[in-house]
Amino acid sequence: MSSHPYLLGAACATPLLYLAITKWARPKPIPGIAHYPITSLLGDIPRVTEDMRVYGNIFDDGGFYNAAFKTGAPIWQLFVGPFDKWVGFADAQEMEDVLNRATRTRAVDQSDIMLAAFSGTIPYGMVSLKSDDVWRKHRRVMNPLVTSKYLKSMTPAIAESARALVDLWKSKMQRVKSKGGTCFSCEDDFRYVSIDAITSITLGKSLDTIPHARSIIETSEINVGPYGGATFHLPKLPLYESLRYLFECIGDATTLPAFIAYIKQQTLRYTPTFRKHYKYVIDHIFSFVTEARQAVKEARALNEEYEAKSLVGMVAEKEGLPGHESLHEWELRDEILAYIFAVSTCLGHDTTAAALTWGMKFLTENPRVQEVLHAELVNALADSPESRPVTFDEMMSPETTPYLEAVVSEILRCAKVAAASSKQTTEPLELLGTVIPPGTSIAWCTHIACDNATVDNEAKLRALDPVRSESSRKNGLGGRGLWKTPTDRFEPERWITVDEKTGQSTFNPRAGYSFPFGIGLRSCAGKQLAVLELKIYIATLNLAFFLSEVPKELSSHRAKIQISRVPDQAFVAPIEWN
Ligand code: HEM
Repeated sequence: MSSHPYLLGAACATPLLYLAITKWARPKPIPGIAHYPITSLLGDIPRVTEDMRVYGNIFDDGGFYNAAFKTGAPIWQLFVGPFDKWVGFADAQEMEDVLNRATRTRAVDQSDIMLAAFSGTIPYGMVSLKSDDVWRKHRRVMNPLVTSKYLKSMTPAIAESARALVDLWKSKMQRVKSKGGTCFSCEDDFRYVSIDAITSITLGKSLDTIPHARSIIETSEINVGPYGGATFHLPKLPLYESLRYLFECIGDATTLPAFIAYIKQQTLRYTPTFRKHYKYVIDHIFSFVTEARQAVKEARALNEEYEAKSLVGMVAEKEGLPGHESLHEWELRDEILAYIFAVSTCLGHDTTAAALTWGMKFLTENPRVQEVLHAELVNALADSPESRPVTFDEMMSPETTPYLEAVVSEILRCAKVAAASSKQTTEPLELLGTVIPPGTSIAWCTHIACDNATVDNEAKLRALDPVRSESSRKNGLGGRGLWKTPTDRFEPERWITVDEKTGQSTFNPRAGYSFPFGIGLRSCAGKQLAVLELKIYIATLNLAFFLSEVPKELSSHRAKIQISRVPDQAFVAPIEWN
């Protein structure tokens, strides 16, 4: 009898306590920033999950993030469970202005999410560092890699790997036809070709995955699907397998809350499989570092000049010289590894491979673009360019090959390989009149912002002028235009200006907004190399092949995020030009 009042009290208190806890634990919005109604502790997790299921990622047209920007403001907030929130930002003019300033003053720095995501594989690579003195040293030591001198010395290796890909595709197409197929999946091929190029560039010796693939293509397993699409199953080289394993360990880490990503990465790091693959890769890298150091030592002993032709050669050449900085052994290891397997929503081979894979889709769907490009290349490059590797000087002449520049810029714009760049505020940051508190993660949605920077949207963009920062108002579009034709169209002509009097075409890199390499101090450290690689591969493939139509069942534009944004389906049907 005497326990009834307690039971009654407990019965009344439980729902109240439940309500209090759920209210306390519900995501807390930042005042003044739009968001979807918060209906549960999960915040936007169900929307994210649904978009991942339907679109394969959260940034694509039709997805809720994109819809949020289209219907609402350029600032949006997203809740990942009760405690983790993101601010998404998508106004190109303001983004360029704020990121250029704020990354330099460190008001905006690399996010904890990025640090956590790479903490297992490359904890000392520049992508895993805040913008401090150590990061600056890394950038200084690695920067010469993208100077004209080194890019020029790397070009023959990249051009050779592109020619090897042409040979591989000829062999593949023969086998496909012999099995009654019409096209084949090229997704792995671009991974192979870009890993061959990046290992040449960093270590001075290609991994030769393309020649390996070619040597076994005749006997390899091939499946031809119902629409004539063939898939080859090629046994992979052990080093490639190990690199891929490490790369995939990063996996979805950039989309997880920082503490979960950190725990996941640290757990993985100590598993026997990770350690086995990691050791194999690092031993391989250091065998080249040791070799390069030895070669520098011998050249110095003979008073000869050492000519570096790779990243490790370049680093070894400078080591120990007065006035030159060196990286610690573990920093060097992580930088090389980062360059090889291409990280962040960014770096090196996977981003380049993803951009190329999208590029094949866009070209296949636009036969006219292929024809215009082919005519330009055949006219501009002398000495039968289709039967020899292209050269550095040919690839660095926008005045003679403006259409190639335009095609590559358009591929980068439409591929959206790095759909957003994640950064974190370190102090209160004003964005279009809204103050974002310190410690907030911001997804700078570069592609959504650039896609919306159109003449059609001009009135909406100008309506934001009163809340833009002073320098943004002063600089305006910074000499750029707004896109005149719909941004969901693949249209290299948008980058070309034609002189009305002479009819001369010129490539205009500031025709409109496109930020595939990010903005500001932490933008891509390999941009020049990436663009050079893309030009070499696109030019070499276009000189060799016309990409003919692929059945629509094999041509979906659905994307999946594997650190980079890659197409779900990537079939090509290359035929040699008549
Ligand atoms: C199509 C190819 C590529 C694309 C689209 C791309 C894009 C990006 C993006 C968006 C970022 C982050 C920028 C930011 O957070 O603001 C980045 C960072 C970076 N990228 Fe690339 N990238 C490509 C190729 C490369 C290549 C070939 C290399 C080097 C070999 C490279 C090295 C790096 C490095 C080291 C960083 C980190 C910079 C830092 O944290 O300071 N990238 N890249």
